[in-house]
Amino acid sequence: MAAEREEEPGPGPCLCPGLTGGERGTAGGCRCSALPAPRQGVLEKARRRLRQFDVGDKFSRLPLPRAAVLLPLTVRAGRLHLLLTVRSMQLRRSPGEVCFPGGKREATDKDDIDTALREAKEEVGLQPEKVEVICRLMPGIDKMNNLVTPVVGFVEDTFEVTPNPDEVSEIFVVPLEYFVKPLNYKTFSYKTSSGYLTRIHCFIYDDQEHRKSFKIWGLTAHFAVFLALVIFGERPTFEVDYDLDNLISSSENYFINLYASVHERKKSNL
Ligand SMILES: CCCC(=O)SCCNC(=O)CCNC(=O)[C@H](O)C(C)(C)COP(=O)(O)OP(=O)(O)OC[C@H]1O[C@@H](n2cnc3c(N)ncnc32)[C@H](O)[C@@H]1OP(=O)(O)O
Ligand SMILES: [Mg+2]
Repeated sequence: MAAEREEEPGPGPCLCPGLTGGERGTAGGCRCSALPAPRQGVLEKARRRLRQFDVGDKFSRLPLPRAAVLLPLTVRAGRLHLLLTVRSMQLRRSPGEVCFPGGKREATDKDDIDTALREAKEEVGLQPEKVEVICRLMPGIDKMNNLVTPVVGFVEDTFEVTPNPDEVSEIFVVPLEYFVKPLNYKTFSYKTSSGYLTRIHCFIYDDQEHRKSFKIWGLTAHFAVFLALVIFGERPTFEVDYDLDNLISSSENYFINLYASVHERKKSNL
């Protein structure tokens, strides 16, 4: 997919504080000084918000199998967009479902960031050095009881994606605002395998570029909604399971309750 670039005024100064060092602020060097000023402003605002929600490796010792996904954000026409994939129909698990590039941890991965970047390279051909890693957000737990960590990264909108057909059948982008102000949205209650009752978000997105609709739901929608809440700090047009005035603590409580249900179920099965 060759992304189109919008017309914008000339380059502004680099506002990016994370690109010159820090623990794991970036996977690549600073190329963003070449980006136009409005784009920088959007990214800088998002970067500041996201860093307040960085969980780092706080949950890295939980005794669950691990997976990680990359939430790739890019700016198009001055607005943040999120890149998503459709899983290949050949996959054993969740064929045809929309998800982020990502997968299970391998022994060679140092941490969840490594997993997310490795998987993004394997699945959509995104080179790690083209990703500015910003933070890790509150994890989720999937159907197989993998602890899934969302890693947020900025990518330039000029990057070419090359889906690996073994794992990915399509790649598309959605404006991030869609996950707080959707045009076509449904919700339903869902009991996880551990018996935890949760709210599932389901978005239908009509993509003009592909002239088709994509259904984004479950864990993928959960991560996309949380990302949009963090970045925009606004009330969505639908109900969420968080106290929006205390998003950090309420998202942590949500995860702890979910984790506790998985843990209890594991103990009772022993
Ligand atoms: C209501 C709660 C539950 C839901 O949310 S379902 C609703 C909507 N669905 C979602 O939101 C999707 C959520 N799931 C996910 O994001 C992912 O499954 C998750 C948790 C990140 C795990 O990542 P996966 O993509 O399943 O794992 P993975 O990438 O490591 O491996 C996928 C399968 O591909 C295989 N694979 C890897 N490299 C390959 C290659 N080069 N050629 C062919 N196959 C290959 C790999 O063996 C794996 O197969 P298998 O799953 O073990 O059978
Ligand atoms: Mg995968």
